[in-house]
Amino acid sequence: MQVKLLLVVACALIDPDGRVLIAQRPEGKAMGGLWEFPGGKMEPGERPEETLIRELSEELGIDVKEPCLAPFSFASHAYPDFHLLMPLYVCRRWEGLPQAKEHMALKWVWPKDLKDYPMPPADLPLVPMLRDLL
Ligand SMILES: Nc1nc2c([nH]c(=O)n2[C@H]2C[C@H](O)[C@@H](COP(=O)(O)OP(=O)(O)OP(=O)(O)O)O2)c(=O)[nH]1
Repeated sequence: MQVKLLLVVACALIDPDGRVLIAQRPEGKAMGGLWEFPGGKMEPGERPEETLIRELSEELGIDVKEPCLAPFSFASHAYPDFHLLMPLYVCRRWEGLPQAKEHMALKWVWPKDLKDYPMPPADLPLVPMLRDLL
């Protein structure tokens, strides 16, 4: 059977104090209640940066300019029904106040405290990388 590759683009927004924004997935969805980095699936014809700018606007209501998106790392994880490939960008500059438009909640978290928030398994290797960055 051929494995389905899912391309999702995500972003660690970082505030001036060095905290990271995480967002809680809605109950009822796959991995509901877990905390994730805002972002979403690439749509046909999109570049990853375009996906992210669109998703950050839809999910958080913020406006991000492409030069403010810095490639940071990626997740590669085998879920039972697809393989997730997820580039993670960092962004320290945006316009607007992030609001939970599609998530249950948002939280600004110190990198050392990210371990206290249950995240999808794909995200777990990214946590120590962010801790080292910040
Ligand atoms: N945005 C985001 N998605 C993640 C992370 N970690 C992780 O495993 N994922 C997975 C969850 C989903 O399977 C997929 C993201 O899809 P999505 O958020 O656009 O879509 P969804 O599951 O809400 O479903 P849909 O209703 O949009 O189809 O990637 C993460 O940190 N951020």
